[in-house]
Amino acid sequence: MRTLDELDVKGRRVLVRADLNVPLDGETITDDGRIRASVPTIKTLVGRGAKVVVCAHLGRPKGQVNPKYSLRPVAARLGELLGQEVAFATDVVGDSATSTVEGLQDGQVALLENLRYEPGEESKDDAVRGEFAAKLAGLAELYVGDGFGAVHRKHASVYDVPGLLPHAAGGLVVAEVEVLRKLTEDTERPYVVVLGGAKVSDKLGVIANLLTKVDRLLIGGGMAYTFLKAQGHEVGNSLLQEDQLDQVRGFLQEADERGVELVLPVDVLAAVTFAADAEHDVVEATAIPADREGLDIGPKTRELFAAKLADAKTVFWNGPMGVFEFDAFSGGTKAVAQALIDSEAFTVVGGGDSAAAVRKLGLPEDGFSHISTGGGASLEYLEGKELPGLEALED
Ligand SMILES: Nc1ncnc2c1ncn2[C@@H]1O[C@H](COP(=O)(O)OP(=O)(O)OP(=O)(O)O)[C@@H](O)[C@H]1O
Ligand SMILES: O=C(O)[C@H](O)COP(=O)(O)O
Repeated sequence: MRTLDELDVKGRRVLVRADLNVPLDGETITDDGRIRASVPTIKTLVGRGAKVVVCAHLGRPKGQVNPKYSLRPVAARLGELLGQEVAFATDVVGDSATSTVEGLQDGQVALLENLRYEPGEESKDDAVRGEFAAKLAGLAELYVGDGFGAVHRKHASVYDVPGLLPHAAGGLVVAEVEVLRKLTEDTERPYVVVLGGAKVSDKLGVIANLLTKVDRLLIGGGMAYTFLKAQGHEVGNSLLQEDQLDQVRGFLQEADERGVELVLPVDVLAAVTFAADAEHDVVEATAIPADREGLDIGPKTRELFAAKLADAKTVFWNGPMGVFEFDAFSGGTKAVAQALIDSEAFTVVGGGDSAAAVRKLGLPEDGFSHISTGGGASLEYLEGKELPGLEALED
């Protein structure tokens, strides 16, 4: 991949694809880690006299304008972190974007509105995506791919635009790839992967491949219930990917055949509803009442997972063990994070919410070997898959 140093950016409009997909509570950013991670590349471009046009997505508005997913609060925070104003375009490739970009002087920065307001961004139809990509590319002269958390998405801003403009990889992408490569080459064993979170259907897909690489797979968070159900247990109202039960049964069997230890929760915090103050009890994972939902792993599981991590030499963790945003259901995530901190292994945490959880729970970030901005992206990298956003940056 060409790096920033190989692009002559002075006086030129540079489109930077960043991952600014941060958690919001209304308009308040609850964790700005991904914005902070994007700052060095933007600062470098500013320092070299580029006109910097940042583009990014927030959440999943599915091709529709939805104020709930506006990047406006992110523009304000980015401005604070950069120490300079960030002009905000209220659309992606419309009049506001055009005039905002035209108004940029050398060393100034603009942020476009949420890319995913445009149906062309995520379209599976190459022509539709290509049409949108051409409009986006038309705003700039050069392209920098720096949104590591989104490089696994074959989206217009990630995959198609770099094909239309001279391009380079930003510093964040280069740094992330360098660390993750260590996990794929001469991995020290035991190699343990911990999976949780809520993007169950997305991330179940990576398991087939991980089973060929890891020694142990610990499954918690919203991911665990599809496994428990596949084993024939009641999971009540817990997060469930009903249509992938057969696939998961296949994983259970394959893990067995390959001698991979697949470790599931043995107890969970089962709540009456999805709320911060929800009434809840610790129940056996095999006996979740039909009217309850599992919102965290239970105390016995925390001990079990910590024991399974104790002798690891390499650990990758993606996805919180529970709804850590609610204090009552953050204990499992904290226990797993602490087990990684206590371990002598090479430990990598990946994912927007996983990294946010580490910070929210007041854990030391330097207790991990690396905190990656990518969740799904890191997992797919570890699978050894060719990632569209990295492929597009290759010369
Ligand atoms: N048992 C559960 N039920 C419902 N939601 C859960 C449960 N456990 C965890 N979650 C939720 O999972 C979310 C995070 O999942 P996600 O898969 O998005 O992780 P991530 O670290 O952000 O990775 P990525 O970067 O790929 O998005 C959190 O908001 C958390 O509340
Ligand atoms: O949060 C993430 O993992 C990235 O920003 C990608 O978001 P997505 O899973 O909605 O594509």
